[in-house]
Amino acid sequence: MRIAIGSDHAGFKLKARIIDLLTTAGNEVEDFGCFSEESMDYPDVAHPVCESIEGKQNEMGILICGSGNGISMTANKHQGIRAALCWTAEIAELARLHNDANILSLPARFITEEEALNCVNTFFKTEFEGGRHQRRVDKISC
Ligand SMILES: O=C(CO)[C@H](O)[C@H](O)[C@H](O)COP(=O)(O)O
Repeated sequence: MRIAIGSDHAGFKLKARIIDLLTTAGNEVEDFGCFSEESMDYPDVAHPVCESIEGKQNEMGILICGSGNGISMTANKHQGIRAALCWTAEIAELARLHNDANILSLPARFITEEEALNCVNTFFKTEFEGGRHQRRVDKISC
């Protein structure tokens, strides 16, 4: 799978760990930054990640900031994006099954590395269920 990834300074270290996991598993990962722990603004990476998914250069994405909220709020401004803030594998599974999320958002300062990696593994192996959930997803856009 082609996966876009981005974080702010709070998620920089976790992003590196996730890139390792995903590339080892055979995915193509495009890293949109940030590239150090120097303080930066999460919208500056969130928008390019979302644009690459809307433009079909990448299929899905991961965004990481301290709480996961700023980066999710930014991503969900994009019409073609459904970003889900997840902190357990079960929530990540539901984000795919019920919401057809195409971006996994992670709260780097409030999740262990182990749980974050569980979220990533679960998110990318779970398919959207469709059915009644498709009807609801279709009603999200305004
Ligand atoms: O935007 C956020 C909150 O929704 C993220 O958690 C940021 O990572 C956080 O605000 C960064 O805070 P800092 O004090 O500038 O490191």
